[in-house]
Amino acid sequence: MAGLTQVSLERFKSSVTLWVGGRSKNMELSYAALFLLVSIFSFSFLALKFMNSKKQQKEGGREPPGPWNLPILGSLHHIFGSKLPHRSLRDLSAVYGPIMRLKLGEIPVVVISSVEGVREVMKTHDIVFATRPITKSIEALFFAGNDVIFGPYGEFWRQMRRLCTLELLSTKRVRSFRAVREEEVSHLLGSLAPSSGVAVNLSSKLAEISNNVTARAAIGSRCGDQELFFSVLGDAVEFVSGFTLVDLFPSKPFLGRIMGYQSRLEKCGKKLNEMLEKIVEEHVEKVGKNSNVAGNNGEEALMVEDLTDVLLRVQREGSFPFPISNDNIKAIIEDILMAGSETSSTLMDWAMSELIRNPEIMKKAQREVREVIGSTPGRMVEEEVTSGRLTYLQMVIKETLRLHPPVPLLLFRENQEICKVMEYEIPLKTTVMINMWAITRDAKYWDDPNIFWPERFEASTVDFRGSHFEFAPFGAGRRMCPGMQFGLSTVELVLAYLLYYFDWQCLEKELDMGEAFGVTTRRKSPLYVVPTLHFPLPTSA
Ligand code: HEM
Repeated sequence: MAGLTQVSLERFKSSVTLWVGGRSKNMELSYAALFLLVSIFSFSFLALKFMNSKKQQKEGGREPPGPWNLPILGSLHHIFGSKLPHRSLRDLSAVYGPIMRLKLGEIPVVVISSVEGVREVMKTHDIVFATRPITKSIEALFFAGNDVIFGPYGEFWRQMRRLCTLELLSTKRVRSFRAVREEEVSHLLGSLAPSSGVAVNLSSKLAEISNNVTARAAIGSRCGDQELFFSVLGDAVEFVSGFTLVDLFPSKPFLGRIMGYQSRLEKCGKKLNEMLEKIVEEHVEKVGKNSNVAGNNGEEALMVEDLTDVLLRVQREGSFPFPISNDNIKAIIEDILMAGSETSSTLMDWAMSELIRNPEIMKKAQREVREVIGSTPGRMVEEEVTSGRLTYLQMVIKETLRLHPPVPLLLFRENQEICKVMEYEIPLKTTVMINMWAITRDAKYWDDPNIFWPERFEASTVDFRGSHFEFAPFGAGRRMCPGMQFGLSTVELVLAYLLYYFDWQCLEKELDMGEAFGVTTRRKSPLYVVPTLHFPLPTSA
């Protein structure tokens, strides 16, 4: 073997000499050249393969960059400081980039803060990210994810979502609650009129009207225990923020027990269940007494049916491809009550705050509303507002959604497969947060991003309906908010009539614009303002 190698080497040397010298006439040369070529080819092939596999290994397993982690806490210390999570995450992404990996307690998280990233998550790989992480709190409070908001992506969820979009939150259904909205706005104005010239807590009034409209649409009446119900629901919203001890350390349930979270969680779940159970029972009784509602699909039924009636009817008819359990009905009603109330009131609260801080914009919006409605409105009429003539008010609402997206980190998603986003690998079942608040305030996408300036939308086609990823306060793709129209119809009507009937003044020199922690970013301190009647209220208000 050694001799053979020696011979080959000698041949190789001479062949190289010959070949280099340009004389390639003998057989020796052919073998040597062949040997050389094969060697070079093989070596290059192996080297390329090695480099490729290294590259693939590096790229395939390359996770997004992120800050350093502490044992046990992971990156929690980076986001819980003096700032709220969406603000700390924006600051961190300025250092680590628009796609960033964190570990919150035991939970692997990826945070996206750019249009490219949102597009990949909500469009290119929408189906991969069409599910949400189910935490212990969601299990305890949302019927183990048997609902639309948190339900895992799959056939059952798809059907429930269809039920939501076609039956519960369709344009026709939203329109059917017009009288409810008009009545509630009348009631709100009537409650403000006696305070003309006196400071009122407008935040609480806006929360009340939002709760009333949502409750009347979902369960048919301002239920007796409404205040208690919404307060329990408020606790539930805090639990499902994803930032509680039980959810950050799922493998250490004793932590939740020691800190008292577990028992609070269980109590909250039990209370919610009892209240929802009562609502369903009352509706079943009502149907028994009033067969008019049952099985009547006409316009008349549409007018009298609330969303619980609709769900019970679909359950009775058996028209849904899967059996609908009472737990499903309770879970969907809970979804609507939760998602429908706080989001809309938060949006109205910020819109009024910005208008009060910007008197010129307030004047312009009031001028438009007063011109369109005229000087003798008679009664609240939704058409005046929804006819599309209040274009400036709509820009004010858009600008409020941009500067104060009510759900700043949207609702978390989770990937059902390993997937690449912006060339980084996202490990299976990573919690994905979209920092929409950071995107809608990013100077890369918006001029003067921190200024409240509704006119920016005057000559712009950018809107929030899910195809402009720099402005997606309702999310986008399969899990986009199905209640957008429901929410906005209340918001537009309320704002239009508040601006129409009243002039507004603030007692504070500099209005506090601080935000509170939560899934929705409400005002930290209530908005105290002084309304002054501009026109007398109609007699019905
Ligand atoms: C200003 C008002 C509102 C805002 C800003 C808002 C925002 C959002 C956001 C960001 C999501 C998550 C979207 C995603 O993951 O891509 C969502 C989901 C949802 N919203 Fe809204 N929402 C509002 C009003 C409403 C109303 C009034 C209702 C019902 C009456 C509602 C029902 C829902 C439901 C059921 C989901 C879950 C959808 C799913 O997972 O498939 N929302 N909303």
